[in-house]
Amino acid sequence: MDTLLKLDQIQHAYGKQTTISHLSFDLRKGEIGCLLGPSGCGKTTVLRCIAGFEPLMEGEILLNGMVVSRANFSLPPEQRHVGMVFQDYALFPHLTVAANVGFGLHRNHPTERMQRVAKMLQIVGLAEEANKYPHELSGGQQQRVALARALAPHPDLLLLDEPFSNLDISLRERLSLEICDILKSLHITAILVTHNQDEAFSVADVIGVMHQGKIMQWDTAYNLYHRPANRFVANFIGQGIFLPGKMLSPGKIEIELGILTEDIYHQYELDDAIYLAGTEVEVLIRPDDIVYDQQSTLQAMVIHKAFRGAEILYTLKLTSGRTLLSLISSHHNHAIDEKIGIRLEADHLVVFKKENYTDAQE
Ligand SMILES: Nc1ncnc2c1ncn2[C@@H]1O[C@H](COP(=O)(O)OP(=O)(O)OP(=O)(O)O)[C@@H](O)[C@H]1O
Repeated sequence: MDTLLKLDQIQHAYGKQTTISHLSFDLRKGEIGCLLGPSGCGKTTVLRCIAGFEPLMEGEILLNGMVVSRANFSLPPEQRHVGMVFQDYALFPHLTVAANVGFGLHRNHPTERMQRVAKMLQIVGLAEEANKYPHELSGGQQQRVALARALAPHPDLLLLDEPFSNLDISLRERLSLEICDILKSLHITAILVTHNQDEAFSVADVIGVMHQGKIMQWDTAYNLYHRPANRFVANFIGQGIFLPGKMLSPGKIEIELGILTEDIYHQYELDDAIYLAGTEVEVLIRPDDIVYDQQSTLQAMVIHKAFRGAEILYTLKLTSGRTLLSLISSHHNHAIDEKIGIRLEADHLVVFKKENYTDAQE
């Protein structure tokens, strides 16, 4: 697949405050990328740079191999063939649904424009609502009109900034999948900005986890969860806790739950020192790594439980006083203060060197 969008070491600042620093990623044609990160990390600013609303201090943005932004140069937004969908829909209240969708098609012949509008409304399932006004539609319908309007001029790239955040949870899940299907069926290349992991996981082919204006890891959801590149990603994605451990010998780590051998853990901060016996490390334990085992001699006390339907998320206290999370089938309904047998069942644990606490605790 060809690269459609390339961000190469971009730098951006609002006044003296650096907002984006040395940020790079590539997106291929037809891919849906996602920028995921805590509030204020710079996600919207990256979208605005791509759209051409913000100048770069350094680095380059290329669309279809052509530089559209670099220091002292910015191709105007309307010449970039980039569509945008915002959180607040931004529909024109005095125009009908059809007129909203046709708004960006003023250069087209009227017949062609009508056909295109009808096609877009049919794709987003709103053919029947063409003559209504935005206030006569639900939030989900308005967002689909906004999508149809952004797609109508055939953009090369679609940017979606928190498009579902004004919708209630069930609608947001349904609409995000629906919109993902529409984008995939039209082979649209898109970038979605969100701070909602579930949304990123269900929609994106590739996700960039952002922190303080940088991309911490640009990867698939699977790798972000199972192979986080650093502690920030490990903390930010999914749930889990770090248990302290010690290298016994190369390939062997002792933690409170037993001895881990090299076949079940990965160590990412590739540094030879981590192999030395006695090195203190921390091992990321996810809730699905800890299973209930009545026969196990390893015991932990239930100190909190959160019912999740098919499963219960237990917070367990180990003998040392450290806590663990465990996702256990809700058929096993243990009581608070009950001691239960547990076992570590994992095939790819992540290990970090102890002192590497850099910006992990957000
Ligand atoms: N117009 C502006 N002028 C000055 N600073 C700004 C401006 N817009 C954003 N910022 C600052 O730039 C940083 C990045 O903001 P940005 O909106 O890109 O973050 P975000 O990750 O999209 O946040 P959120 O998820 O809350 O929307 C923040 O510290 C923000 O306060």
